Amino acid sequence: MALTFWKYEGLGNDFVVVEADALMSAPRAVRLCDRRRGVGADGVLSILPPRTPGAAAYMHLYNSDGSEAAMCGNGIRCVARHLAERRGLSGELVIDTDAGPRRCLLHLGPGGAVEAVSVEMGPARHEGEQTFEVGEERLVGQRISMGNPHAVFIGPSSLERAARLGPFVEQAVPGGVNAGFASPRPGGLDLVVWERGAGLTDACGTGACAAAVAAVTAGLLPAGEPLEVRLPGGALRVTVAPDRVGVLMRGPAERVFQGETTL
Ligand SMILES: N[C@@H](CCC[C@H](N)C(=O)O)C(=O)O
Repeated sequence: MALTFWKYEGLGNDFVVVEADALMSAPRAVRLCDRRRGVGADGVLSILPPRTPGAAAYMHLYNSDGSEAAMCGNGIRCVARHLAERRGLSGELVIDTDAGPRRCLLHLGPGGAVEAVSVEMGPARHEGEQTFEVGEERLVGQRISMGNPHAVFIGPSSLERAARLGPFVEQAVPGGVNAGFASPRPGGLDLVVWERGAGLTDACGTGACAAAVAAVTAGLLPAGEPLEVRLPGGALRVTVAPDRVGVLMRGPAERVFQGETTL
């Protein structure tokens, strides 16, 4: 049966978005994400009926390999914008996720279009240090959960390093982990993320929040003020609360096209 979908991206982290009453199968999500034979995306976001009173919807994410994740920072901004434009919502809305409900604030531009979305991304959960042996290299990461698992490595951040080390880190943890390579600098940090279930992406919203929490916790960046997290696909603004548990993320979300497929 034909499936209506929308293609969205947040800083180049791209998604097939569908509205449904029931979740599609993981193999179908893999077919949709295929960049040669499908629509092409880092993941599939399904917008389903809400699970808590007052929420606008429940968001589910399949990574491009068909694995599931409880939370997605770039994805939730795309879902918030989609809901706002399709349902004529403005101001604030709550979206249920497998990590719990998340409050989103829509920022409108002069013409009334959604220019950016802020999301209350917390609570961040500090899960301690973990050491990874990759060949001759010994990497010490900060394990932080943003509803989904992250290992943040403070040090050099480059696409080459993330592509070389990321797959080993991802597979060293049962259930997989997202591996963020972060270099703090005045006012923020540079970050490349190797994503669990999707590989190198242009941006990772939960990864940006985890990296900011790790850098603030290490005393390398201040809490309570917006930090600019620069990713290959662009910048997110992340504020870590002084308790290092509350995290606010702000960034764009764009609709690219809409279509129908029988995949
Ligand atoms: N790109 C996302 C995170 C998607 C889920 C992740 N790959 C996982 O498996 O945890 C983001 O913007 O947060």
